[in-house]
Amino acid sequence: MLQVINILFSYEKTPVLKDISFSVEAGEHVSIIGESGSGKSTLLKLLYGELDANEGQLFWKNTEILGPKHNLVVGYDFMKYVSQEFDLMPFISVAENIGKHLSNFYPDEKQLRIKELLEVVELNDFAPTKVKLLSGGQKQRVALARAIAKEPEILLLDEPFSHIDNFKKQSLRRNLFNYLKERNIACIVASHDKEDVLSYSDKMIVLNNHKIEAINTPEHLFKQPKTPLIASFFGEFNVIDNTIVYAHQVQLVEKSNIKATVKKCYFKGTFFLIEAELNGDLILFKHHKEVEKNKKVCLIIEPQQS
Ligand SMILES: Nc1ncnc2c1ncn2[C@@H]1O[C@H](COP(=O)(O)OP(=O)(O)OP(=O)(O)O)[C@@H](O)[C@H]1O
Repeated sequence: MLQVINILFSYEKTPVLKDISFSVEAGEHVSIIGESGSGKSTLLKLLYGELDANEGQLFWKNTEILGPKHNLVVGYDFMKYVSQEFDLMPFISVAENIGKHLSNFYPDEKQLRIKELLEVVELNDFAPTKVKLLSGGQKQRVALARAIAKEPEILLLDEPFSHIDNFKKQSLRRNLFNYLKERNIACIVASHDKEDVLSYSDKMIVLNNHKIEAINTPEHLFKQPKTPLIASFFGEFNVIDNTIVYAHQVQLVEKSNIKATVKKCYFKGTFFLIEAELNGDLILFKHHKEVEKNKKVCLIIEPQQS
């Protein structure tokens, strides 16, 4: 189990992280979300022992995680970290990079393991390709495979799919997170993308204003977003009478007392996002077809499903 106890950290004078406490069970998947600059990467670096906390302690089981002030070599065998930089060896092949830390003692087993990992990140066809010839997204997949090669007990991922195109992203997420769950590997993911979180995280940590604003399941935070920041992570929303109302809760109907005037329509694939004026404010709602500009419409607000 990972225990994060009252961490305080600053690069310079102003703290980047304050009063950070949470725990992660073996095999549990946790995501860290927050605006750009809220300290997600910094928190991962502290968890990895790449930075020294000013105050507080970190433990994985009974081992205290210590930063560079106390450790000559950063990192621990039970933990792997994939940063936004990847840190690969450009002049050797994809397969060699993935197998870099695997023992050469059983070469057949090593080759089988590399093949299995290539399948997880869907890079089988690139096994002999030199890493310097790969795209950013392909490099990111090599870094992910290399991080899980020796099956860490806990994996730290910083925006793990940020360079990967939408075609690949969906299947890669399923492959990777299912692989980690099957092997009971705990995982902490810093992400801006709700798709990384909703289906795969057991728990979500929201960072705001240097602190933890909320910790709960993605389902709970989605259904009961306490702040606009939390709601904005999940989608378009309105604040009506001090209540957060997602765009999907507002419905266009034949008759109602809520009357608005349509201002803009945005095509979103399976629906249109419509911006309308309601009592001098703008309101967003979803509708299955386009609605012409300046049309007067009637709306109802559905309660959020519990
Ligand atoms: N090496 C550094 N020295 C000084 N300040 C830093 C350093 N690295 C990050 N910071 C500052 O610390 C704060 C948190 O940065 P961090 O990279 O952890 O945020 P983040 O939430 O991961 O952002 P993003 O989502 O954009 O990756 C920011 O204000 C950033 O400018």
